Amino acid sequence: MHLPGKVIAITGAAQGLGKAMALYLAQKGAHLALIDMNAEALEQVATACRDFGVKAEAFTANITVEAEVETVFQRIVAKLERLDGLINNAGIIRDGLLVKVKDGQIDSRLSLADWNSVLSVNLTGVFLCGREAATQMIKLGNGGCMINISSISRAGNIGQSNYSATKAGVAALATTWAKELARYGIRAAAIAPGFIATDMTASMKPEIIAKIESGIPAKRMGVPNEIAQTVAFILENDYISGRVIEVDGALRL
Ligand SMILES: NC(=O)C1=CN([C@@H]2O[C@H](COP(=O)(O)OP(=O)(O)OC[C@H]3O[C@@H](n4cnc5c(N)ncnc54)[C@H](O)[C@@H]3O)[C@@H](O)[C@H]2O)C=CC1
Ligand SMILES: CC(C)c1ccc(C(=O)O)c(O)c1O
Repeated sequence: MHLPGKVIAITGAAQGLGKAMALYLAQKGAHLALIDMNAEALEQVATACRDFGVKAEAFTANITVEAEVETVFQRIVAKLERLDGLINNAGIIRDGLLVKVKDGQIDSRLSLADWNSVLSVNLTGVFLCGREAATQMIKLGNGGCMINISSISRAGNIGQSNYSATKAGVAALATTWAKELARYGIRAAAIAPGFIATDMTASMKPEIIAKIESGIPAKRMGVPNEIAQTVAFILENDYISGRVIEVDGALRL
């Protein structure tokens, strides 16, 4: 895919990795449809993208709500007249052990609420956005590319029953969509990042950061632009489909 002039939708674009992807793709000349629940921060990202001379529109929506997702993708095509890519990036974490034992007694259990909220955003939200994006791409007839942001936690990680299940799920969705949608010229892939330094990690205690980094073979966290670069690489390379690219400084769980 030649990015200048193409329209790429990004969920969770108001901050963190989604914001970095938006700015990186704007520099490459792509027009952007930015989706998030945080309207104020999202508009600031859209403004920053426009500074690169591209079109960038903010669409406030909760990706777990079917009607909102349907409407947003209709509005994207109405406003920007194309849809060439979707980055399914929005995700949340609600970590906890399945069953926590303290002093030989059951202390706590992963709540159904925490299970459901993570599944709702990280898996159902990805399904809904993927389905609506594919629908619009097929109607427009120009093909396209969908990228799901997974995590190295997809292999299974202590304290992340809910999160790991969703990140394995979105990797499987990318493979499934690649097979189902190839006939329409639509590719699908996933990225599994390791620890990436964001505003959230910047507020962590230095000793916690040092402990995490000492366990990474590369001896540092990744930076958001390294994930954005991988997004652009997948979008631009028309023979990548159905695969998960790990970007983790060699930290495979
Ligand atoms: N930061 C990291 O080290 C890693 C992040 N990831 C994945 O990368 C993605 C982005 O992560 P970060 O940028 O760190 O997260 P973040 O928490 O900084 O940003 C997530 C964005 O998604 C939005 N969002 C959350 N729920 C939403 C919903 N229901 N509807 C619409 N928007 C919603 C939030 O408002 C926020 O702007 C996530 O899927 C995460 O699981 C994967 C591996 C490592
Ligand atoms: C355990 C993995 C690498 C991880 C770490 C941190 C975050 C985050 O802060 O959002 C993730 O989403 C992860 O997948």
